Amino acid sequence: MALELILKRPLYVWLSLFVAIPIVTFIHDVWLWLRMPPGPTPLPFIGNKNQLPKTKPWIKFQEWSKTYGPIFTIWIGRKPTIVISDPIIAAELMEKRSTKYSSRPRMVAMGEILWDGASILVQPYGKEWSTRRKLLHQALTPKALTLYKPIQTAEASRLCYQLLESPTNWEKLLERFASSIVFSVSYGHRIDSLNANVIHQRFEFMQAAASLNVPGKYQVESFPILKHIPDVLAPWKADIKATGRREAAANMALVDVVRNDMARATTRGDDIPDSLCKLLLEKKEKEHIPLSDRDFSYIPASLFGAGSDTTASTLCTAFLALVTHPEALQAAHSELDAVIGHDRSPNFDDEKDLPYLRALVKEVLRWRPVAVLGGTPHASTEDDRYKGYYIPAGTTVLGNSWAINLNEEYYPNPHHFDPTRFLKGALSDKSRAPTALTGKAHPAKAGHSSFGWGRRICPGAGLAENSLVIALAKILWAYDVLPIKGVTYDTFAYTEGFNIRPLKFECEISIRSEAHRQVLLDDLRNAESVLERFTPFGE
Ligand code: HEM
Repeated sequence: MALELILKRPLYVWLSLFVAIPIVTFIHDVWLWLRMPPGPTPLPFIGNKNQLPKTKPWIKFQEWSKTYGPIFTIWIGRKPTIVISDPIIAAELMEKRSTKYSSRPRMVAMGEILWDGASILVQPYGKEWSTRRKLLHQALTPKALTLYKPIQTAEASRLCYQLLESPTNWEKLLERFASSIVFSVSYGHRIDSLNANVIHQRFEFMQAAASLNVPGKYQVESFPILKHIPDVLAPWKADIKATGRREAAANMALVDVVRNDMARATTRGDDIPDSLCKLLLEKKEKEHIPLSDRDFSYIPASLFGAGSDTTASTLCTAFLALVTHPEALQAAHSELDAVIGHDRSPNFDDEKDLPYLRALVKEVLRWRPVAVLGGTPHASTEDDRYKGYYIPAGTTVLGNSWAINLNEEYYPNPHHFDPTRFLKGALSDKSRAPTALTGKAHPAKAGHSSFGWGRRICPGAGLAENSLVIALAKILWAYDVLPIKGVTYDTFAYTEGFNIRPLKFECEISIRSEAHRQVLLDDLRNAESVLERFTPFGE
């Protein structure tokens, strides 16, 4: 009856509505544009879509920050994204006001159809997310991190030995090192070769997820209601779900590997290593964990996507920094020679006595932040006001780590790789009396923004830093990492994507002396006893 009445309206009513709805929407949008932080002028309904760069958006965003200020708005269609280029503003919003800025933008194809809400990376802020986050934290506390140090040390020793044998293959060796640590920490099994089946499987899943995250590819991102279409009428959705089921089955099979290991440890007294999955399974036996087996299996599985490529790419950046800034290599050698000598290689106990090395790790993370746009974006969940600007709930928030870490107000001469910026004296000078020479103090203790912010800050930061410290300590102690004569290196030649890595380059990695070589051989022998506890995943 009501429908009949509506349909019987004269044509002029329909025509007026047809004109009025876009006009009212447009006025509403302009009103919002004027109240939000300024940015490049958007067009009605499409926003800044046509102005967005096809490649390396972080560079364009950095340029726009010089025109529109350290917090500006871009519009993807009618959806606002604020982009932040200053560490203090990033901390004020995403840390001090973290109750409002800790969600993720809705990613329907990836987060809801593929993963069915199981993966912490894209989960909205709320109970489901905090359950997973707390579990991850418990397995990554400073105390838990000490459990993983022996395998990190052993893998670093093996990496150094492999560099002796195959120095030109350094990039693949760094990748194997990072993957093996992530798998050993997650499941107590190492990766001996990048041809291991689990590695192929993980790459397949990561590529499948990345292929869903292409703006404009799926209408469901603009019209989420489409996710309710039955699978038979939406083959695209059935395909995504099938991949999701394969990934879930693979994740659960990995948990079963650890469950079986633990059962053998109980029945046969097998000595199995501590791992994040084992710690969580032990916890699950003692107390109720409100997650299905499928959802539980995504917790250890999330480590590979989040922690392997990021760590390997950061090590590649360290090599690029060293070949282009030989004075940093020399300074690291001087410190290592003075503190460690030539009769043994450094280990975690030496870290406290190696301030330059610790500063070098921080500078690598700052200089070319791997998660160049802050990893996965944040999203706000409540309306807010900041410096007189209105920021509505549902705004996407991008911390442009590139612009923040290379902001000359905080890091004078920002593209110069200079670990001394992070030495104690330099940091206290900055905090006491900032000048154009020292730059302003960064608000976070880390001194850079490469691990993100607030409640969503990278939970694996401590683990990643330990991997970087031990790998770089041993490599720099043992090797010269040098430019190849006649080659020009471009420190801006990086890949595209969410995580960046230097484009392929060659360098010369040569052992510093026969004494160093002998120590590496001894180290490998000592590492074997640790490595053999972590049975490798097969090819
Ligand atoms: C150099 C290495 C790494 C870098 C630069 C890095 C950086 C980041 C960044 C920028 C974020 C987003 C933070 C935010 O939203 O504010 C993030 C999130 C995350 N990282 Fe890392 N990460 C690294 C290694 C790791 C490792 C080794 C692990 C595993 C233990 C890990 C696990 C995670 C997880 C699970 C999240 C999602 C957290 C959430 O959404 O609540 N990351 N990481």
